[in-house]
Amino acid sequence: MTSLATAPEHGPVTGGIDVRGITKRFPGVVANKDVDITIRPGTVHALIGENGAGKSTLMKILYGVQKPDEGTIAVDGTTVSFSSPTDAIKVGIGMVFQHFMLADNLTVLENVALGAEKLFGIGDAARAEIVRISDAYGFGLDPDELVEHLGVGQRQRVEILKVLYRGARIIILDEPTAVLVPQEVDALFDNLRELRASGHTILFISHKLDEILDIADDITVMRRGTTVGEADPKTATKRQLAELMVGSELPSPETEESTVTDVVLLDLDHVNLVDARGRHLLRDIDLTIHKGEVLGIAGVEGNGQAELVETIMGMRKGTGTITLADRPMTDWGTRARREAGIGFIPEDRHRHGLLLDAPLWENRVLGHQTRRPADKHGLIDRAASKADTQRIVEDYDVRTPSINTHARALSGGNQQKLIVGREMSGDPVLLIAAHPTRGVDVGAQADIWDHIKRARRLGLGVLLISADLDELIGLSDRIQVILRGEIVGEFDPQDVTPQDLGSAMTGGKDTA
Ligand SMILES: Nc1ncnc2c1ncn2[C@@H]1O[C@H](COP(=O)(O)OP(=O)(O)OP(=O)(O)O)[C@@H](O)[C@H]1O
Repeated sequence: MTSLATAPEHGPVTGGIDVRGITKRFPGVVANKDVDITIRPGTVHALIGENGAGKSTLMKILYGVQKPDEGTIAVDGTTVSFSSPTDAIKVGIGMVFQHFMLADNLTVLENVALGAEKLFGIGDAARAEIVRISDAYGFGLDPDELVEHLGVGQRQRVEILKVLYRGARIIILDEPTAVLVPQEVDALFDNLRELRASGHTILFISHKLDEILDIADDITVMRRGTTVGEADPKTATKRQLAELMVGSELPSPETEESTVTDVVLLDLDHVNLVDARGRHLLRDIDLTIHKGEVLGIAGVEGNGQAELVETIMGMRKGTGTITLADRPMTDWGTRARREAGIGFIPEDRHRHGLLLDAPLWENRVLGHQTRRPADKHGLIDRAASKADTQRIVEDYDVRTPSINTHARALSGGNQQKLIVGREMSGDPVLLIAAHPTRGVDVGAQADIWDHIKRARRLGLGVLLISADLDELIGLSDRIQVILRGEIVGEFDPQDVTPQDLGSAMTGGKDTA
């Protein structure tokens, strides 16, 4: 196989896809219904739509992970049929998933070349090819660097390089900017423009309408499993896109009047966390949240925010003291912390938030089994749990065939809505929200923002961790920046821009 990264700069542009009449059914749901899309070769094509609209299913079909029940796919006019991603790669389709799949303890070269040794081996030829691709598209990657030393933006470039190395001329990206700060988004878009200029076709899913208008040549809107329209990024507005997607106006996280009191709810004093190799994951964290206050934490992914949350939740043990409403909770386990009224929206919903192979109503009980409505004299009250799950499904607009459906069968955004609904239930006093709107559509985002604002009005304290800087600025009363496990700055959301925050988050460098 020739590497299609070597596609001639001025040769015929290839990589067009025609999707016709694609239908994919799951039990109780038609995920894709008679989908037609034309993806022009050499363009950046955005796919947008509300949660559960069928975007991921369509991408998985194009990448050979799912098989359609009906319909055809043609690449450059030739009908294709995929049984696995290997078949998709053979015709030049590669996909970069939202969760990176790199081995931290291996080099860039090893991550890229392992599993594809038959192309360029694992030695100098592979190294040369990586350098060639990296130079051609301005990736700036060193093949011998260990992946654990790379920032999030660089890791993403390794993933893209990996698919280019395998000959992809059509690259599918699933919400590629969700974890990036503004400066990294700019760098990614420069890379994508370079790729487009050399004849690659890019297909990506995003919920961020600004970015779509910035980068896309074509936009397809999906709703309830089918394509409902195209939009022209040259003339469309964000508002029109939001209306096409969710049928309502664009929300914005507007600041509301302060409800901050001087009652301290959560207090961290000199909290340190050190890993097995003696490195500080958290260094001397002093942090206070008052009743009625939203404290925002800004940071590039991997700078200690996950460890901070896990330490507050008792999932990791550091040094220093943690107090909840004047009660020392440093020695409490996770369950005791939850029972004391901490709601927890975890960053990794698959690892900490859900039992994927259990029905929604059991997921409602998860972590809340010792409290109402689940607990009845030490036993699980199934009827009450089910009724409350039904309430969450309605209040939070979780799109599901039923409360008996397994969590795995929900779209990513709908899984998130279920977790947010569960964690906001049961009268929490403190809410730890890590990326609460990640992967949710603009309509659901507005609802979750409303729920957080209401929590604040009711006197809860909220620790909000988010990579969406507009969200942090719009919802927080104060924003602290975390870098390499340390709080390195505090900003007033009233007079800080996403660019200022992005800069503080990367220690003043433009790209991480
Ligand atoms: N493996 C599966 N089993 C059952 N149902 C599924 C499965 N995968 C997806 N679905 C259902 O198909 C529909 C479309 O889901 P899909 O993940 O494609 O939506 P999406 O547009 O990508 O949503 P999101 O923006 O929330 O990621 C949803 O109703 C979902 O519940």
